Amino acid sequence: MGRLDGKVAIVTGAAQGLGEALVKRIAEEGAKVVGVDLNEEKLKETMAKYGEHTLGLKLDVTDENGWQEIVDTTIETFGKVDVLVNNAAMMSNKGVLDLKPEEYMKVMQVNSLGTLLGIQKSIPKMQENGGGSIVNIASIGALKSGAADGGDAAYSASKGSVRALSKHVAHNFAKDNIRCNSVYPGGIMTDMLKKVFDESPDLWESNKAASPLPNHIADPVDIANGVVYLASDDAKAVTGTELIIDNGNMTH
Ligand SMILES: NC(=O)C1=CN([C@@H]2O[C@H](COP(=O)(O)OP(=O)(O)OC[C@H]3O[C@@H](n4cnc5c(N)ncnc54)[C@H](O)[C@@H]3O)[C@@H](O)[C@H]2O)C=CC1
Ligand SMILES: CC(=O)C(C)=O
Repeated sequence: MGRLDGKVAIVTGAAQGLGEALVKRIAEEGAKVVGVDLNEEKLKETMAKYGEHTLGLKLDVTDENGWQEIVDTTIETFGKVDVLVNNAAMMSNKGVLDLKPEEYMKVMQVNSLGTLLGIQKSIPKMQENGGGSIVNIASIGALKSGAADGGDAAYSASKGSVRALSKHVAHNFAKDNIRCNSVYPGGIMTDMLKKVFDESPDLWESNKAASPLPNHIADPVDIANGVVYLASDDAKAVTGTELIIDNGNMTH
């Protein structure tokens, strides 16, 4: 018995990194998974590894019409939407004084608006279906400065908005049995973090020192396991919660 047997999930940013781990773990737990990403070629390669009950579709998460098509195709293919994981994101790698308005807006569009659009298009289908579970991937960058996000002002602000949006949705849609929770990873060993460390090598040591558990940097599966819990009926009484998975970074 899988913890997500019979469920249908949409995962954004599914081509690589944490998104790939999410597809793998959610499929292993018995759900059918629609993985979406901007990078179509990589997405097809990734989804092909996880079996016949998965589907890879190209989507720019900032595209409202594209989102509607994804939700409609999910319903046509698998019959419903039980779980939405908003995982796709980007960084600007710029601090406050260097950031141009258009760079700020781009990060906000992908990380914040992309999350809102997924929620807007999925909720009506979840309401028709008697409920659902939304999990939004934020970052400890939403909770503290000086985390491994390298002082990326737009990224931190965008993840702060994901935190607030998650609470808002949790409060307003609990009556429909729709749960909405957010997850706060510290460093995860993916391309996103490798780029941060390449650009600022000192951050490797400081992030290690700031994350006291022996692994220091999480494996993608460490985060995916938390998402599986929140997506599943094991968490049927959990909404509006903020799950930190950061090797202890937020303990100080
Ligand atoms: N890697 C880390 O240390 C941490 C990552 N996170 C969060 O975890 C999530 C996953 O990040 P990683 O796997 O590390 O990043 P990644 O950069 O390896 O993967 C991000 C994926 O999102 C896709 N994507 C980007 N913009 C998109 C768009 N407009 N539409 C559709 N897809 C798009 C990319 O093509 C890529 O496949 C993100 O929300 C990130 O903010 C949070 C804390 C730490
Ligand atoms: C990339 C990010 O969100 C980190 C490492 O906090």
